[in-house]
Amino acid sequence: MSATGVGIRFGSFEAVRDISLDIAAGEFLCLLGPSGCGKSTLLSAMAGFVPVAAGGLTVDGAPISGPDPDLGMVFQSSEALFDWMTVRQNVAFGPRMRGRSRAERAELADTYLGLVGLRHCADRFPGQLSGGMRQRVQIARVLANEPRVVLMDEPFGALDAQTRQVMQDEMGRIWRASGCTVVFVTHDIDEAILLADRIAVMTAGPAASVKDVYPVELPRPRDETDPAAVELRRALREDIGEEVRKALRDQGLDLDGDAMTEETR
Ligand SMILES: Nc1ncnc2c1ncn2[C@@H]1O[C@H](COP(=O)(O)OP(=O)(O)OP(=O)(O)O)[C@@H](O)[C@H]1O
Repeated sequence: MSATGVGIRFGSFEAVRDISLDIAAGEFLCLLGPSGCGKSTLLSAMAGFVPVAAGGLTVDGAPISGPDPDLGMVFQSSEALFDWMTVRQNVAFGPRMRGRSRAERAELADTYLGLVGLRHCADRFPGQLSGGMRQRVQIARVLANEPRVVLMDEPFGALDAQTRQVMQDEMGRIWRASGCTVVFVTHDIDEAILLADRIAVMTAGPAASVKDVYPVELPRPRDETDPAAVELRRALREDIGEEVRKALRDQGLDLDGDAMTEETR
């Protein structure tokens, strides 16, 4: 997945400007940045949901011109699931739309429900599952399309702290098993350090761009107490804190002391 000089506008509002990123096949890239900077907007453009006003986005050299099963999107809210379908039917939906046979659909659903640890819930309905389980179903449903790129917009943002931690651990395993390229939006620095190969930090909007890209050269599974992780966390906090302060100043706030939000702390 490549972004070259990408600019995105909503009418006269310039949300992002001149974003260039090369994401290698199989890479896990986290997009981190102050609230409202344009992370979701960039991700939506990568999914083909939002058109770019300048530059271009490609996957394996082919331009992204609209939604495509090769570009799977996992949303923060599991409301994206079809409540009237069983878990198995939800996961088999994409393959069904693409004309896969009944046997292939059953196998895909079985494989990906197994990967997210939910084979035993295949006949339940989404409403009968916990928030964490519903997010697993969303991930399985996207993976069942066997996409090249999985785009995740704060997928664990609505989960309680314990479930979130389990899902973060599981995500690393699922990503390695699927071999997909992942672009993962988060405002959680620790989550990014735990998961990413590289972390792209965005500037505060409007006209947000990529400020810095940090490689995460830490062995997996990651140890948050590793001195290199502690140092990276400090550097990211400082980088994002600067952007948050800038955004607040632009909004006319007079800042005395630390203006970081709870989210970026
Ligand atoms: N459909 C839209 N129409 C107009 N403006 C929009 C639209 N979608 C997003 N924006 C604006 O674009 C900017 C970036 O929003 P976006 O949701 O991408 O930020 P974000 O970094 O994902 O924020 P958060 O971390 O709070 O989710 C914001 O100023 C937002 O108000």
